[in-house]
Amino acid sequence: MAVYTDVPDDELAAFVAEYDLGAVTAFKGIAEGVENSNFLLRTERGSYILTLYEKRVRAGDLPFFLGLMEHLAARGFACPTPVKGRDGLALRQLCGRPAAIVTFLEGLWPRRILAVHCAGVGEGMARLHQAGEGFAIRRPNDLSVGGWPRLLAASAERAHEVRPGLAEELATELAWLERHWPQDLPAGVIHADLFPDNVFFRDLELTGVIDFYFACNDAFAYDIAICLNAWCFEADGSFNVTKARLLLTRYEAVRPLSAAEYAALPVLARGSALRFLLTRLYDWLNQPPGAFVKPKDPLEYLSKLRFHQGVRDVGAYGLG
Ligand SMILES: Nc1ncnc2c1ncn2[C@@H]1O[C@H](COP(=O)(O)OP(=O)(O)OP(=O)(O)O)[C@@H](O)[C@H]1O
Ligand SMILES: N[C@@H](CCO)C(=O)O
Repeated sequence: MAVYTDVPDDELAAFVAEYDLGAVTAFKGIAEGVENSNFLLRTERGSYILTLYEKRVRAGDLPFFLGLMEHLAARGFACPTPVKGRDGLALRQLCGRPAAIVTFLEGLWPRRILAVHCAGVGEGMARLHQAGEGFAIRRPNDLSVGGWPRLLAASAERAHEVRPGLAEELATELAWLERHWPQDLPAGVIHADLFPDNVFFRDLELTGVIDFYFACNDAFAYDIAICLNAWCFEADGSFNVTKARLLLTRYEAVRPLSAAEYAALPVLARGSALRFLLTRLYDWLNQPPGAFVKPKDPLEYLSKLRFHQGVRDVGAYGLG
């Protein structure tokens, strides 16, 4: 499970004493997620999530992530809100890691994705894009096309362990994407990891979004492309056009897309498939001992990538 750092009772008590939360009544590690160590923290005041930020999160980015959650929540978007200590600070240190407490969000992420969930995430994502307007801090997307050569180089030598010829296929794709990557699309704050396990529902209604630790400034349509990959493929690898159409039309009902955004979607979907393939490949080849994290399958994203390579226009995504 994703608990990389154990928190001894005395350190936890001293940490929580910095807040107006009363005494700790329950504390347990959460067996989900792969990036950070997450704990469910119950105190006399209620339920919270304590996160210790691990390897991939840069401490310098935390004011962006925490400030963004605060900004979105203040604009009515349902997401966790950082809890401040008596000193007014949300970010401090625990067990040698940057750490923060955020509010607990009700709901469950969908284990089996229905078309209605795709409609919900389409609308929710558009609202997120609107709510991000006016957020003062900026963070470039270091996991976009400019960051992929470094990611590929980090795995290329051993990629054949996952599939013969994989490094060569990915290098060819990367070169193509570098030539065709769209510029100047409408941009703002995007979530950049809006997978089903980061979107909570209750009675098929979206109740909120978590995990803003890849959020950044980039093209809105890139977030849509990430969601087409994460929400609209079935377990057998087939693409569900009905889900894609619902996701896109419900997005559009809130924030209409330009002709340039439509035209760019197939390229952005290829890029987003490559991005998750590369991070999964790296994690597959570099599993930390003792973290009990089950790495996600990189090849799931090779099959998605190949699907989008065959797409000519948004008709394949149920539009047009
Ligand atoms: N604010 C919250 N309210 C309720 N549950 C939460 C909250 N934040 C996290 N969780 C729980 O913790 C789990 C892991 O959280 P999160 O997705 O942020 O972890 P992560 O390590 O960043 O994972 P990944 O990036 O792989 O999705 C979630 O699936 C959810 O069960
Ligand atoms: N959502 C990512 C993992 C965590 O960011 C993936 O499925 O590869």
